[in-house]
Amino acid sequence: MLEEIVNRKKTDLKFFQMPRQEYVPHYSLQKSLAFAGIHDGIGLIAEIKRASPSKGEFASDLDIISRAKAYEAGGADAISVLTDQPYFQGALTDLITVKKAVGLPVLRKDFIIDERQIEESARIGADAILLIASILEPNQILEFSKLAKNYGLESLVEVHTKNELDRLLDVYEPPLIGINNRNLKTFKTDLNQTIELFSHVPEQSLVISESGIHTAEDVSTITRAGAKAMLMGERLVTDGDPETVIPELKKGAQLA
Ligand SMILES: O=C(O)c1ccccc1NCC(=O)[C@H](O)[C@H](O)COP(=O)(O)O
Repeated sequence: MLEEIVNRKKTDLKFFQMPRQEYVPHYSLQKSLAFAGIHDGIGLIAEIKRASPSKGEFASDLDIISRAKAYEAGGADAISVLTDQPYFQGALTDLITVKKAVGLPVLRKDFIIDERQIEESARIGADAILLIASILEPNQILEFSKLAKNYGLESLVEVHTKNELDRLLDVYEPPLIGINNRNLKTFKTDLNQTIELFSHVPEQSLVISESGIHTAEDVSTITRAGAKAMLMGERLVTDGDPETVIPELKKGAQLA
């Protein structure tokens, strides 16, 4: 699936057009999550996600402005916006819309494989980008992170296996490391991934546990493992009242 997504991305990049610059205020993802880690025990990146390869469509009629505002009101510390169209029904304009609706850092969640997508992310107003270790070489991650920094963007580097983490750390110790609990071959999520990989992450990196987090108990599990932040998509996007549920989920960190 990942290979299919990346091949499609390469094809789409043949028709690439640089968007115009949006002028928006910027916020640091790292600072926001670190502050929440101290204040609430866990930081939350709440995701805008309409569909996924694993679940198909589950929120195609999502009102992204009211959802993003509800995330903010509920106590999310950042918002992730999936901008991939073919597999997630996202769009660059979703990120622009969300960024203008809230006063939080916004992560562009996409499959970044080309330097032009980094300038594109900066132009649409993202505060941070996702770099996925399973589709990029460690040196590329280092170069893309430097380029992102030049554009004023932070990078969240995502790993799923110990091998990906080891190869990455040989060349670069990212300040923000995402441990993806989802196996992108089987789509199965397992929070043990966070538990197993956490001890191999450098102390100074802030760990974000991603995917498959649904309950306060799950939040307690990943907090106990050492994660200082979490990224939640489906659970929040399908909830009728994220404003109420976010504080309840965050309380899981206090049970750890
Ligand atoms: O969500 C998927 O099915 C998926 C499949 C292939 C590549 C990426 C995928 N998801 C992107 C994400 O990183 C998740 O949206 C994010 O971690 C939130 O996950 P969840 O809370 O389980 O919706």
